[in-house]
Amino acid sequence: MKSKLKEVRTQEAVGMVLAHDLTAVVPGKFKGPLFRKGHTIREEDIEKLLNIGKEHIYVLELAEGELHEDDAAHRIARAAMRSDEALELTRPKEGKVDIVSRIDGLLRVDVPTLTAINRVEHVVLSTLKTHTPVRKGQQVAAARVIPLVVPESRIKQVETIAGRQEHPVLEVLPFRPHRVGVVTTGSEVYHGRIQDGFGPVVREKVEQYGSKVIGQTFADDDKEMIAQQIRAFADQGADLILVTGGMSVDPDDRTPGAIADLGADIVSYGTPMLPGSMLLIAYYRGIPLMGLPGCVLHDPFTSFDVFLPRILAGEKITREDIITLGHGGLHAC
Ligand SMILES: Nc1nc2c(c(=O)[nH]1)N[C@H]1C(S)=C(S)[C@@H](COP(=O)(O)OP(=O)(O)OC[C@H]3O[C@@H](n4cnc5c(N)ncnc54)[C@H](O)[C@@H]3O)O[C@H]1N2
Ligand code: MOO
Repeated sequence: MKSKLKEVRTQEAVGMVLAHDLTAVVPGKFKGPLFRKGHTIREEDIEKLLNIGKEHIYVLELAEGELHEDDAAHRIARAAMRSDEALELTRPKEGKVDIVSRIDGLLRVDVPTLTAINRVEHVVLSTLKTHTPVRKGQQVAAARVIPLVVPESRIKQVETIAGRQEHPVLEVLPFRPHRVGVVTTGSEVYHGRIQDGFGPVVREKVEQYGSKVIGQTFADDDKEMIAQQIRAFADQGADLILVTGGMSVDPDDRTPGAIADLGADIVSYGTPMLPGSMLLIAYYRGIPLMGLPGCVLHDPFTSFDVFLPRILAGEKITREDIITLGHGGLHAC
C-alpha cells in the first residue's frame, strides 16, 4: 500500500479519510470511538471533532491508483446492478454498500459471473439466492472490500467481468399480473364428500404476487372432463392454468394423463424437490400449466412456491431449471 499519513487542520478535512479511530470520552457516560479509521469526514463532523479537542487530525492520503473502501464498494455495487431501475444503492456504511430492490419482483443473479467477481482478491459481493421473490425496500445484495484501501486495478477488473455479459449480474424482474384459472380434480371434492381446500391456498399465493384467480372449476377423476376444463380456461384467455390433485400413482390420479392427452408440451412431470416432487410443468398453447400435487395443500413451501414467482415474473421454465433443483431440494417432507 502506497497511501501515507498526513496532518491537516480539522476545518480543511472534509472529504478526507481518517487514518485511525478517534476516541471521545463523556465522563461517567461514554468512552469509545467517535469516528472509526477509514471514515470519510463530512461537514457535520467538524463541530464534533473540535468538541473533543481535535484541531488537527491525521488523514490518509491515497496514492495514485488507490481507492478508499467506500468508493470501491460503491463501484462494485454499481458494476453488478448497472442501471437497472428496479435497484438502488445505499450510502456506504462501515465500508459496505447495500443494494435494495425498489419493486416487488423476482431477483435474478448471474451466479457464474458473481463467482468470478468474488474470485478477485479482497472483493466481496454477497447476494440473496437467485430467483428469490423480493419486496420493495428489501436488501438483495451487499458489496465491500476487505482492506481500507485497495488498488483501483482490482475494481476495474470487477467492472470488466461484470460488463462482459449481456445482462447485469443482479436484476429484479417485476411480477406481471396474470389471469389464473384453477381446475380442481378429485371425486371426493367433485361429489361434495369433502370441502375444497386448494382454492383458498392457491388464491392467496397467486394474489401475493399481484395476480388474480379468474375462476375455479371442479372435475371428477376423469381425463376428458379435466382436459375440457383446461381448454375452457385457455379459451377464456387465462395466462396461467393450475390443475390441483390427482398427480400421483393411484388409478384415480388422472391429471398427468389429461394434460398429455391435450397435447401440451410437457417440460417435466416430477421435480427433484421434496415436498412437491409430483409437480408437473407444461405449456399448453403457449400458456404455462402446472399440475399441483396434494402436498401443496398442507406444506407451506413446495416446488410450486419455487416456480410460481418465476412464471409470474415472465420466465419460461426449462427442464434444466427443474433438474438442478435436486441439490438443496430436500426440505421438510
Ligand atoms: N406409492 C406412491 N404413493 C405416493 C407417491 C408416489 O410416488 N408413489 N407420491 C406421493 C406424493 S409426493 C404426493 S404429493 C401425494 C399426493 O399426490 P396427489 O396429487 O395424487 O394427491 P391426491 O391423491 O389427489 O390427494 C391427496 C389427499 O389430499 C386430499 N385432497 C386433494 N384435493 C383436495 C382438495 N381440493 N381439497 C381438499 N382435500 C383435497 C385428498 O382427499 C387426499 O386425502 O401422493 C404420495 N403418494
Ligand atoms: O409431490 Mo409430494 O410433495 O413430494 O409429497
